[in-house]
Amino acid sequence: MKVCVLTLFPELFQPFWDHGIIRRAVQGGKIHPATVNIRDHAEGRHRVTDDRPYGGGCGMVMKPEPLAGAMAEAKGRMPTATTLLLSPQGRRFDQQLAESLAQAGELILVCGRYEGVDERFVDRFVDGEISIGDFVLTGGELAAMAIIDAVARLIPGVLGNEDSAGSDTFSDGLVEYAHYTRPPNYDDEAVPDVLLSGNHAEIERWRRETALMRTVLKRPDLLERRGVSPEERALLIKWRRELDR
Ligand SMILES: NC(=O)c1ccc(NCc2cccc(O)c2)nc1
Repeated sequence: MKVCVLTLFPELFQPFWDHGIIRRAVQGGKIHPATVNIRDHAEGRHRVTDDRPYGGGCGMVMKPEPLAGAMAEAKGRMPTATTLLLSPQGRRFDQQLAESLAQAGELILVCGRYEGVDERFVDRFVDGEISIGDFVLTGGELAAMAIIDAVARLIPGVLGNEDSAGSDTFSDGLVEYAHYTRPPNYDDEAVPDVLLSGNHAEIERWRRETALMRTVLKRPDLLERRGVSPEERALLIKWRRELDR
């Protein structure tokens, strides 16, 4: 996947490309990252990229021309790319959207600063707006990194053992089962016996059941959307009876 980020702070992305799974994905040619510095496309001696809002009000707005110039450079490299603006008004990012973005061959992500970007740029160049949550950041860069990270790990070959993306939290719509590793006894707390039993059918059942229970306890909203199978419903009723006893 080719990903090009339009930003006023390209240097923010170097550490991101240089660490962990992302670094391995870049080295392995699974991700081809690029940044375009919006300021390089600003005219004049001071290379101004923002200005006061028409109609008054506080804060500054990013000017359309430098953004358009940066976009032209990005599109020059990636003519068929999907262009996404990171903004609080955007479509809420989730694992499902990460899955669909992972299918896109080329992505251009636009990181706004200040109060936002001139609407004429959005109308002319932006295919979609994405938000990583209902909060405002000083810039779209951290949102862009979060999205690139979530998408990159879904690209085949990036995670290595393929199935770990499949058994993610939110896969099959439940949160993840509890994880344990050595030592077998920590601070007088043992590991559930079933996990040491080597009985893989029992272990799978225990994992499915604890994922369901943890979803009920931590994220019941996920169940509303997903629904439950007859077997899961029977389990939930059994647990409720045990709780009510
Ligand atoms: N929730 C988010 O994903 C998110 C994204 C960006 C951001 N700040 C930059 C910005 C602010 C306003 C408009 C705009 O186009 C860009 N803040 C939060």
